Amino acid sequence: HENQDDNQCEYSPGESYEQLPDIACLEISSTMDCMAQYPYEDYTYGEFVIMSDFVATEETQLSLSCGDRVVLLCAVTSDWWWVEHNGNCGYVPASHLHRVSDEEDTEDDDPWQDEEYYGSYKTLKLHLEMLSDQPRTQTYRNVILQNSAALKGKRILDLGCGTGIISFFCAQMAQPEVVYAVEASDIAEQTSRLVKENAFSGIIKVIRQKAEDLKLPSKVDVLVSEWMGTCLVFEFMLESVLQVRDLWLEEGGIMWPSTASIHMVPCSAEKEYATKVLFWDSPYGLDFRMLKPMAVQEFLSKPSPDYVLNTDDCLSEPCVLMNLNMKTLKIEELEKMSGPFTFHVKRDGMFHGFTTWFSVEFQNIDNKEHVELNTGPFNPLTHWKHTLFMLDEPIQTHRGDRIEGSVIFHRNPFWRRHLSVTLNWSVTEESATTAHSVGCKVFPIWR
Ligand SMILES: NC(=[NH2+])NCCC[C@H]1O[C@@H](n2cnc3c(N)ncnc32)[C@H](O)[C@@H]1O
Repeated sequence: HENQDDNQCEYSPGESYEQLPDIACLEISSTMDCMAQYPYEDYTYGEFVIMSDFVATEETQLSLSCGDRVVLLCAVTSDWWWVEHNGNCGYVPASHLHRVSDEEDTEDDDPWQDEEYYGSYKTLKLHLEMLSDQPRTQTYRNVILQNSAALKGKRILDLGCGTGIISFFCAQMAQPEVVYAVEASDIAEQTSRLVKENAFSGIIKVIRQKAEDLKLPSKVDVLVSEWMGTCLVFEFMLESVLQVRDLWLEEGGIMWPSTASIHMVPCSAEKEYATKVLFWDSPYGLDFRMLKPMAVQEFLSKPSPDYVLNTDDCLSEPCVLMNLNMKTLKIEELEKMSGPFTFHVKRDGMFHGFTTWFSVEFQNIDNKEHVELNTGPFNPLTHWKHTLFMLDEPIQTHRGDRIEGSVIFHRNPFWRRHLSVTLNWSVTEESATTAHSVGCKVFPIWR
């Protein structure tokens, strides 16, 4: 593997590659010899899953795709392991492998992390946060109120009802035939008690079940849900909503929310950058600048989901990156969603990054004025706050500059509630024809 430096392979583990033995002739049956020969004692051998694509750069390596399952034959070194996949053997980087634990379906290899996910909703913490969010909860209340006449005699499905607040609004302010309040977490036990306590047993049917497994006596006329997460789609509860739409919503039925949009704006974030990165210039008069790259890696690799953007920090008007129509959106479209952007800088300022937020609209059944919930900086703050994506290096920008590029949401092919956000940007001065800054950065949310 000569001139290693020139064609630096995709993956450069701690130990260089050429020392690795070529055990391509190794038959799977002689794994025991291998274990005897290279006893990497820390590892029990077994099934592993590939966490991110690996492209082989050597004939004794094995190209694999995220989600592929392999058998570990020999942990030759701490960096390179000899594995078998569909009858082929080869080296893959150990860091790409995640052990599949033997006890069935434990949370650390469940792509949906159901145990952790539904576990987080069985206590009141998150439900208190959501119910305390006035703009969020009042919006759903207004939607029910404004459509109360049209809801008379209707069958409503509240997907992921939590404490049942939306179902209570329906029973309290309208006369639906039935409201199916579906909730998979343990909180459903309390929801059933609340329904009895508030004398709505005749209308609200609490069903403690994952919506995907739902069996209803008939289709429904309205599918209402509060499924939105960080960057709108994180948690991907939206997949459940679309599955239930396709299975249980009447043709011409109502989806609430009806549409969803993702918004973005370039912004300054002086304080954020100063406290996390510039801090290391001279804490207590000492020169800690060598730690700045570590700080950028540690604090700026992921977005900040609880950022509150001050409108004064906007460098331009915001734009809408993506519009999703809940009646037509297909589940497979969630794998990769992208939107271009062009911002015209309206004042001189430091460009530290981008802030995103979402809005959802609720169509009026009688085609009157729709209702909107906008979680952006020009609207009342919600528990979602805003999401800040910081560049490694801020860029000085001036009035008249153009910031162009695109955002790509890639759903994680293995951890199905997670995604990565790829930001491509260029900054071009008003009079120039070529950009003076160009960049690209990938942010995991959260794996
Ligand atoms: N806006 C959000 N990010 N989360 C708020 C709604 C989430 C609520 O829906 C429940 N939930 C989520 N997915 C499902 C599902 N597929 N089936 C049933 N309940 C669900 C979950 O247990 C929680 O109580």
